[in-house]
Amino acid sequence: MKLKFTKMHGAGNDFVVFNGCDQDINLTTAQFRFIADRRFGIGADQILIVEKTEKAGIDFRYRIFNADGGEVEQCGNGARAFARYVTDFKMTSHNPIRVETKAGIIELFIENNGTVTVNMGKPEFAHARIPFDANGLKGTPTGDDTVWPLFLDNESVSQEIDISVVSMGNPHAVQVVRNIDEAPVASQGPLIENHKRFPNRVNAGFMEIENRHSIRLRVFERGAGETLACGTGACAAAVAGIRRGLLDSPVTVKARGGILEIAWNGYGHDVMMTGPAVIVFNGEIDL
Ligand SMILES: N[C@H](CCC[C@H](N)C(=O)O)C(=O)O
Repeated sequence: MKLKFTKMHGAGNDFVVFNGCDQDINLTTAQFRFIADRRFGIGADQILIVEKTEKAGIDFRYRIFNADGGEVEQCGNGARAFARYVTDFKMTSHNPIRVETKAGIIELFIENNGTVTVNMGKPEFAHARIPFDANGLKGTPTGDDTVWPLFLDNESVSQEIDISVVSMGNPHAVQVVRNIDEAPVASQGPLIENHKRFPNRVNAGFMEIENRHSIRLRVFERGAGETLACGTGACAAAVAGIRRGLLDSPVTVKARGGILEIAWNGYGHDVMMTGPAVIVFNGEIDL
C-alpha cells in the first residue's frame, strides 16, 4: 500500500501527517511504530491523520498516534501543524479553523507572521479526569495548586518528587527543577510516565522558572520519550506555575526546539498557545 505523507514539525516536535480525506488510512500499531522509527521508518514523535468530519460547522478532525503506536487525546504542536497543513494545501480557506479532536473541538488561528495560535480549551484539575490516583497521598497546598509527592524507585532511582497534575485533554505531571540542563529527564521520565498512580500513563514535565513570565521546559512525553517541544506540556507547565504563584500570564516557554507563548487568565478561562508550524517535505511510503 503506497501512502503519501507530509513531514512537519512544531518547535522541533516532529510529525508524519497523512491525508485521510483522499486515501484510506488503516494502520496497525506495528505500522505506526515502523513509520515513527527514526532508522527503519520515516521518523516522528507523533503521527497525525487528517480526516473529514460530518459535525456541523466543522470540516475536519485529526487523530494523533504516539511513536509507540498508541492513540491519544490531544497534541498542541500537532494542532498547529494541522492548521498549517490544511491551509497550505488549500483544503480550507477558513481562519480561524475549528477542528474535532479526541479531546473535543478546538479553534486555530493562522497569524500574519506565520505562527499559529490555538485555543487549547480549559485545563482540567479533577483527579478522576486526569486520571491521577492520589489515594493515600498527602498533598501540600501551594498557592492555588496542591503539589503531590510521587515516589520513584527502581534499581538506580529512589526518590520522592513533588508534582502538579493537570490535563489539557491529555495527562501531565509537572515538577519545578533548579537547572533544566541537569534535570534527570532520562532517569525520572520513564518512571513518571509509567507510574501506577497514572492509570493512562502521563507526560512528565520539568520546568525551570526564569522569571515570572518565562520558563525553560523539557518534557518526557507519554509514548514518545523526550521531545524537543511539547505543546500541551507547555500549557500544563504554564498553568501549574501560575496556580503555584510562580508565574504570571503570558508565559514564554523555552523548549529545546523552539519557543511557545502561553496565555491563561485563570480558572474558567481557555489556555491560548502560539508557536511555529513548519512543513519540511512531502513523501511517499510503501507499507
Ligand atoms: N505524548 C502526548 C501526545 C503528544 C503531545 C505533544 N507532542 C504536544 O505537542 O502536545 C500524550 O501521550 O499525551
